[in-house]
Amino acid sequence: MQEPTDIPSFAATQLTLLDAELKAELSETNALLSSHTPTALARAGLAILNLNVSSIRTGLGGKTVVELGLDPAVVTKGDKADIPEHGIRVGDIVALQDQPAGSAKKTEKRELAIKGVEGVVLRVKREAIEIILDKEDADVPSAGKLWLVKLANDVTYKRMNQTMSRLQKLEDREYTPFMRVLFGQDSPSPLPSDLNDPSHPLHKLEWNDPSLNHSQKEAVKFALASREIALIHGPPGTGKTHTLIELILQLLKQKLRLLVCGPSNISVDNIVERLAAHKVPMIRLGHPARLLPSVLNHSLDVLTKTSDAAALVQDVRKEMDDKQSSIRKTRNARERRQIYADLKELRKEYREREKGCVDNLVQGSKVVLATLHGAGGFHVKGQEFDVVIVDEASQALEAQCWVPLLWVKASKLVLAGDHLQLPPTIKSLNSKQTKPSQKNKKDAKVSNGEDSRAETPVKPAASSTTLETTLFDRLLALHGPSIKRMLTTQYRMHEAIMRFPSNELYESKLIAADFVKDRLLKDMPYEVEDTDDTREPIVFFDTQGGDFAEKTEEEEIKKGGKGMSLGDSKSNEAEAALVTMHVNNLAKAGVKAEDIAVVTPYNAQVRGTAMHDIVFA
Ligand SMILES: Nc1ncnc2c1ncn2[C@@H]1O[C@H](COP(=O)(O)OP(=O)(O)OP(=O)(O)O)[C@@H](O)[C@H]1O
Repeated sequence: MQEPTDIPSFAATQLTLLDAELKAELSETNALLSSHTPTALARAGLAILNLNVSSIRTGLGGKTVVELGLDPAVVTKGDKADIPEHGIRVGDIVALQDQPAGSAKKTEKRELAIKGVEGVVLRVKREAIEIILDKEDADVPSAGKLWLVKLANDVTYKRMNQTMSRLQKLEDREYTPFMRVLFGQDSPSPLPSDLNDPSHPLHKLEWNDPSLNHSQKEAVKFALASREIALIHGPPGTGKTHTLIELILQLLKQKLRLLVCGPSNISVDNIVERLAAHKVPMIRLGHPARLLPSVLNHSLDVLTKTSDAAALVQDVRKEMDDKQSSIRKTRNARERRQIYADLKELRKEYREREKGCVDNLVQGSKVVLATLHGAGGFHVKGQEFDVVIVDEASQALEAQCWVPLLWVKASKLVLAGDHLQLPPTIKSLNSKQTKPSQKNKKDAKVSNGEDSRAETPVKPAASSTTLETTLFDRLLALHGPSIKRMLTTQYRMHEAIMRFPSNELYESKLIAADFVKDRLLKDMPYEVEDTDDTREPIVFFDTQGGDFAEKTEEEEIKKGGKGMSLGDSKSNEAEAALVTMHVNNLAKAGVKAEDIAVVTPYNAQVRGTAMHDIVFA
């Protein structure tokens, strides 16, 4: 086991690593923006051209929301005004700016790429896109054609940075006993000595879900009995989230207050949906635009509108909307200035009323759910929680996990994850250990987005300080396996598919649940022929030695093809054809389209494969 960690130097190292990571991300985006024209960026899905402002209104927090649609001049009469295909998604940070004329010089176009009003994408529809502007008094370009370009997202870095800076500055006397355990300065409290006694109350729990398997029940009991930390190790499909739901219900029975987080919105929404089935009253923090429609009823935003105090907030909102539309009608500079001043006052008023309403709701809630990033927002800052629970914890940077841990008052942490799967994606090379597999590569480079996961990841040793060392890893290295319980029955894979990961990664501990262990395509509940392809749970195609040349997407674009990444995403035409043949064989045997998934780590390969024809009966 490892030596205790010195907290200020830990925070200082994190700050350096985060800084390098942000720089890597920014320089990647800036390089893209400065070396491509708006048209090339649009073709790559990173920009949208030929937009007009169709409306401006006031959104959550009194911020300005701009709706954009396609400029009527570029829509052929009779056609639908759908925005052409693009890769800009809700939550992306974008700049909105005047579109350079087609005749503008290339350099002029490039300069424009870094100016403009910045905002966050709120909603993406076929014929419109909505942006929330960052600056309250931003002057939206209102006439002429506009274009929108995706920028690097530094918001999450700012919050991690603030968190690590605060951690670095804390004085020794400010460390809570809980924090000392998280840094190995103290050991976790031992489990109650009578825990093995069959009469211990934990062995008489009333299970909400009696179908939980033995390892899941053990994990719940362990997490309930642990005083400071409990790690739930869930290999794929072993019911990690399923187990967390039971744990949350049990903790609520004990009248404890919980903060439940995950690294992504979808990881949090997944829990909200499952808790909702148990009718648990809860509050989901986070921007409604980023939440699944099914969880909106639990979102703070919706609850704020439906509660009693909501009417007061709505009054001010209406007044602000009226002011906003009057700005667009006046060309007089002095009048505009006055309207901006009025808006500023109204915004202040709006925020105060909204805060009152929100505080009541959040403080009264026994379960608050948010992304790790969202848990650092003002809604929960300083509030007390008995337990912080983090799902998908191995997908989060450690600095991200410290957002809830440092800004709320908590004394117990439950992490659920699988430290043996891929760590979070890192772009800065200097924050990684040299990957053995990269030493032999002539042109090793880190590609962007999803594709970087295609590179063979090598787990860094937990003792080393890299961004990829997660909190889960570090705690295990500090305190050893006694702080962890592993879920061992998986409900997803045929035994033959499971065997390799189980042997290689999970010490052969995985067990396939009865209803999946010998499940084959030929035994689907509908008619599927018994063929070579439907009889085997796992089939390998050896493509080595054949004519299976790879090409990059850039080469495709140069040849006039359509790409979506401007990067070095790779594709292999012959492999795509092989996959298509296999899928066609399955389809011929009667397997339905919704039961087939084609998975590849490269964006370009996804698109390449999708262009092939597959015939279903
Ligand atoms: N005790 C159980 N009995 C039957 N089915 C179960 C049990 N526990 C989990 N499952 C099923 O196993 C599947 C995986 O569960 P869940 O999504 O909770 O797992 P996970 O470990 O969080 O998954 P992931 O691998 O995506 O992280 C689900 O379909 C769930 O219904």
